[in-house]
Amino acid sequence: MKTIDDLGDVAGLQVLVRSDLNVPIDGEKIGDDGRIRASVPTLVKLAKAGAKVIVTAHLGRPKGEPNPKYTLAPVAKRLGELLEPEGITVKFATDVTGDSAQEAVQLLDEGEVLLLENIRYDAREESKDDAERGGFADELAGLADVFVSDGFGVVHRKQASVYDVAKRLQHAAGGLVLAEVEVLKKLTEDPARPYVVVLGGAKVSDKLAVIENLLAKADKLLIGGGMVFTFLKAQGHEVGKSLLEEDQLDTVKGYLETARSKGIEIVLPTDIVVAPEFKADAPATVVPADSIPADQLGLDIGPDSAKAFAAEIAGAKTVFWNGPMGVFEMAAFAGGTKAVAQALTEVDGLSVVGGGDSAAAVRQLGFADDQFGHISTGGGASLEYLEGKELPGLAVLEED
Ligand SMILES: Nc1ncnc2c1ncn2[C@@H]1O[C@H](COP(=O)(O)OP(=O)(O)OP(=O)(O)O)[C@@H](O)[C@H]1O
Ligand SMILES: O=C(O)[C@H](O)COP(=O)(O)O
Repeated sequence: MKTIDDLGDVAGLQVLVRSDLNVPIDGEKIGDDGRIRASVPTLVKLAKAGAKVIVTAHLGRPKGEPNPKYTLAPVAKRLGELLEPEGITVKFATDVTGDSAQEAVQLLDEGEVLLLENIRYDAREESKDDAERGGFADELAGLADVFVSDGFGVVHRKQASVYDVAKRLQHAAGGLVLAEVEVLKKLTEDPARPYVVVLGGAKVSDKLAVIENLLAKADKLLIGGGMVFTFLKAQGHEVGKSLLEEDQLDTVKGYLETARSKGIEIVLPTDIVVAPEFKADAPATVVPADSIPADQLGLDIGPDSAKAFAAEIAGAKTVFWNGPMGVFEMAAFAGGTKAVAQALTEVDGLSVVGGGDSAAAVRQLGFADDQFGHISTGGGASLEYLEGKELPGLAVLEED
């Protein structure tokens, strides 16, 4: 993969950078700015080299149309605060490739940074149709001279601003992408064993799909978070009002079968913290995992499970963790995530946390980044990398 240095002198060039600035946000309030901070070094490097830096990124899943709930405006503000000490000005365009963006690009000075509005406001970004995505990538490429891919968290997505634009412009991998790949390589090339993978979170269907391949790589898979309930249901238990992917039940039964036949252990929680509502002050109780009442939903793994997971992690030499064990944003449902995070800090070997929300969780719960071997900005991206899959956003960078 070419690096920014391979691009030569970028002074005066319009450099389009794909960053992953998809941070947890509530109204205008950014929860954890880890992904913004992780994007800063590449932007500083380019701006200091005299480039006109145009940043494109997404926030959430606005489904192809403008929606103020998903505006990147608060992110632009935060980025401005982070770049100000470097003497770098951050501007914001209120559309993606339209009049506002084009005008702002024209007005951009060397050493300045322009953030474009949420790339997913345009449905062509995520289109499955190559021509449609290509048309959008043409517009994006029209804004710039060269492309730098630095949004590691999205390199698993075959999307216009990640994949197609790299086909149209001279391109390089940014420092964040290179650093992430270097660490994750250590997990794929001969990891020290036992190798334990802990999975949780809410993007259930995305993550269920990675399990089959992970079963071929890891020695044990610990399952928490929203995924648990599809497993429990697949085992014949009722899960009340919990998050459930009905259409994945057969697939999950298949995973359980494969794990059994390969001698790989899938460890599920034995107790669950439930509440009648998805609310911070809802009365929480602990129930056995095989008897979740019909009027309750599971919002965290229970204390016995947290202890058992921590013990599994303590015995590992390599641990990768993606996805909170529960709704850690609410104190009553943060216990499982906290226990797993604590156990990771004590691993005698390599511990890696992956994912925007997982990273946010460990920081919110009071852990410091340097207590872990590595905190990856990629959730889905790091998981797919570990599966050994070809990631479109990385593969395309290897092309000329
Ligand atoms: N039992 C549960 N029910 C509902 N939501 C849950 C449950 N357990 C965890 N979550 C939610 O999962 C969310 C994080 O899931 P996600 O899969 O997005 O994690 P991630 O991979 O770290 O992040 P990203 O994919 O953004 O990098 C959190 O907001 C948390 O509240
Ligand atoms: O949060 C993430 O994992 C990345 O920003 C990618 O987001 P996506 O899962 O909505 O494509």
